[in-house]
Amino acid sequence: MPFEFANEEPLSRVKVYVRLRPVQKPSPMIHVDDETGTVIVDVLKSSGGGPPRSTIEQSAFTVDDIIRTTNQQRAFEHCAKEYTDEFLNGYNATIMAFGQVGAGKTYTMAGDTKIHVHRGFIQRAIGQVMEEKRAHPEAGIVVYMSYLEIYEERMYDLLQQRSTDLMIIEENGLIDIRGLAKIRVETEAQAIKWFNEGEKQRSYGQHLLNQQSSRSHTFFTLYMERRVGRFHTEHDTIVAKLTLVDLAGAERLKKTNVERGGRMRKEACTINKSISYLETAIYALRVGQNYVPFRQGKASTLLKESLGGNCKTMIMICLWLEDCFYDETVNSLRFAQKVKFLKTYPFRNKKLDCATATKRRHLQQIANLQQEVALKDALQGRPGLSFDDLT
Ligand SMILES: Nc1ncnc2c1ncn2[C@@H]1O[C@H](COP(=O)(O)OP(=O)(O)OP(=O)(O)O)[C@@H](O)[C@H]1O
Repeated sequence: MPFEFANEEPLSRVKVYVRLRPVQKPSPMIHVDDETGTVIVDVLKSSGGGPPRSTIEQSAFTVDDIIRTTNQQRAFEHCAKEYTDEFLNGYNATIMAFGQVGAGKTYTMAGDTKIHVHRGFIQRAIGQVMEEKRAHPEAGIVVYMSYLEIYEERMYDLLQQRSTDLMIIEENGLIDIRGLAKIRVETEAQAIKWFNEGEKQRSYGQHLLNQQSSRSHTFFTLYMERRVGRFHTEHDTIVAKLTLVDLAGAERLKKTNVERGGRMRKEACTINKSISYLETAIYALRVGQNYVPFRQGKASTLLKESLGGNCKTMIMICLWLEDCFYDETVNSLRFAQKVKFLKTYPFRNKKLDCATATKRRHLQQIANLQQEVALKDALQGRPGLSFDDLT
């Protein structure tokens, strides 16, 4: 569906929250300051020369806020509701969970599908959107949903019984998935039923750190179209999508103790590789490289818009502060530190007439070609060409 990008919108910063899984024995080397939203980590440094000695230095990681509550409604209202509001207002939004295995990503996004009070951000976002649809019949809100899994770098449609050939396509600069079912939903109950069916199809495994460990990345997306303004012409229609992402956790093979040569070890290696592709892309964005290697992995390709394009994005970093996970905690905090400086360019998406849509498409094609030239220059070690602004 062609739509317009209004260009007076300001930049938006990716917001980063930390959520702490309740722990028995928190690490004495990690200190949490709720007031300032800072996690301080003691780092042992050996000093050179003379008899071996170690000193303790501290690294501080500040995020937008730290969430300790196990109460899902409070966590949703504090961190995710505003992104669902933005979506209903015509902005693309992404809510994403990141962290080591067992840290609470799936608990945050999907929660416990059998216990109503423990339902996650996905079901709560569905509830909020469907309530808006019910409360504003004059807006003619139309909602679709899709549920995608990336397992071993292959994509599966969780809303269809049999797997189909899904393919990532880029059209008008926008990433989409050919073959992915988008199901129209009329009520909250209907949407939750579809979601629960999709959950049953997900790939889970059991290892030392998690009885029910997700072995894949999942992307749950709501699509909305609604009329705004007094006169309901096509120009008054806004469209947006809200994506809730549950990334599989990077894992240390020694700690999960998965069998050498077994299926779970292979899954873990693929997950670790895809997380490292994502980190590489984030690094390139952060330092402003001309070419950002999103396309190395499926998850990073699909997150292109969320991390640097037309989207308002929030990332929940889930931490498990047990002493034995010190290294994993520091890695997750380093990730938080990188993403919190990312900028996105969100626009309120309006449906367009045909001529404007064609002009936009051509401009986008030029921008894509310029990117390809930049990539070729980078690969051949030539200084980059510069281009005038597109008009
Ligand atoms: N904030 C929390 N409050 C209460 N329980 C939690 C919280 N976070 C995690 N848990 C519990 O910890 C366990 C592991 O959580 P979860 O499966 O969500 O981890 P994960 O990060 O998705 O792990 P994986 O990457 O292995 O899938 C679950 O039993 C979950 O209920």
